[in-house]
Amino acid sequence: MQVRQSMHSDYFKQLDTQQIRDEFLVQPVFQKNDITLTYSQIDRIIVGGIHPVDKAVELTADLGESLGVSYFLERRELGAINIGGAGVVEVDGETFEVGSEEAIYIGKESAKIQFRSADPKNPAKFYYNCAPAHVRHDTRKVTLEEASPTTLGEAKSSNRRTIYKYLVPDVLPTCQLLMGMTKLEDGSLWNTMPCHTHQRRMEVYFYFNMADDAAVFHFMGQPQETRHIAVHNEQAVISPSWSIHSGVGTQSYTFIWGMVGENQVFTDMDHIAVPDIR
Ligand SMILES: O=C[C@H](O)[C@@H](O)CC(=O)C(=O)O
Ligand SMILES: [Zn+2]
Repeated sequence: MQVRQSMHSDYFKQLDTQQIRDEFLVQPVFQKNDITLTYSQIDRIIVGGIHPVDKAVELTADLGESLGVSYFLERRELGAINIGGAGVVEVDGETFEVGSEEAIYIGKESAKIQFRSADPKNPAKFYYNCAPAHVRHDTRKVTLEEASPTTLGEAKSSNRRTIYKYLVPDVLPTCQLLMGMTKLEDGSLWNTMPCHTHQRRMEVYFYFNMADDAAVFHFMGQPQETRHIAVHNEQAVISPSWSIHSGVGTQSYTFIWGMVGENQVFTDMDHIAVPDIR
């Protein structure tokens, strides 16, 4: 498990490209028949990928030393969205079929959790976010059709896109985790512009469905002090509360966002007018 410390925005201004990447870029997310884990001390989110190909992958970590518990979700909740082929998730003996673009929420106190692929030739890829939790909510699957959609933006500003909200209070209760996926229309390359910050939540963006020779220039930093980080396929970026999070692709892409913090009202954002960005 990799551990990332929290950071003050004044310190962030001094970082060079490599330092920004070391602190905020999460990669690789997927490794064959394995789980990857990055633990951010910002709201204690854990971010990673679970990629079972020809054997089952268990949700596990160095529990005693890294998490201080006897099983992973003893004091946590987890959300995962499958961006690969058909997958199967087993939670304490109950089986959930989680297909492409479907999500699963796994409640606190779920003890034995295994992920499998239905077909090793088209393996599942579960991108997950995991957060501290204090109440157990029911484990359930959420389909793309059930995810509450919002379409925003316009073709002329190259930001026409639909935000599918899988794990939000309108769909199901969670302790703090919010998760969804944003799909851009053909020719639209900007996400989250005009941009925002949210004092009451941190966020992680995970970019995928990208060509090998494509990049997303992801902008971060305080609105008046921005930097960029070049992100390639299946990589994630951590965004502290003081940071904007917005990107533009050299080619098409899709992304998953996940938020952790104290307020679950999706629209609780501090919007920044484009002329105010520096
Ligand atoms: O706080 C909310 C998140 O940044 C995303 O939902 C924004 C997003 O998907 C978009 O504008 O495309
Ligand atoms: Zn946001």
